[in-house]
Amino acid sequence: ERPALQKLLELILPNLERKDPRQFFAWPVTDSIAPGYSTIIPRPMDFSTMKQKIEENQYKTLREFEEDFVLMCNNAMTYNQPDTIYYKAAKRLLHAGLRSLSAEKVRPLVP
Ligand SMILES: NC(=O)c1ccc2nc(N)sc2c1
Repeated sequence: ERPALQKLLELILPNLERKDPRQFFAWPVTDSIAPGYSTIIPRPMDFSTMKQKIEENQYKTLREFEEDFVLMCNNAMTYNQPDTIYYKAAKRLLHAGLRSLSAEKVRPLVP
């Protein structure tokens, strides 16, 4: 059965993914593309994992979903140096994503 929150998150997720056109956040970061990643980042997160959590109904509140989004962006700003395209993309994504999540059209849809 598809609870209301799950349906809402399925609508919100693509809007956030569109803010990552270079798909730096689409899939889990591997140690082969990012040396030492798994030792530096204790809690990895990416959009594909968020989608799986939606489908498995693992999010009980919008806040939990938002926390994974923030975690994903902060991980990139932890691992990558500030002068990298990954850090800059994460910072931009974080701000644009939080702005759309707090927009009036989304907030009232969740109790
Ligand atoms: N999300 C990230 O932190 C991320 C994504 C892609 C990528 N590719 C590299 N060569 S380092 C790197 C880091």
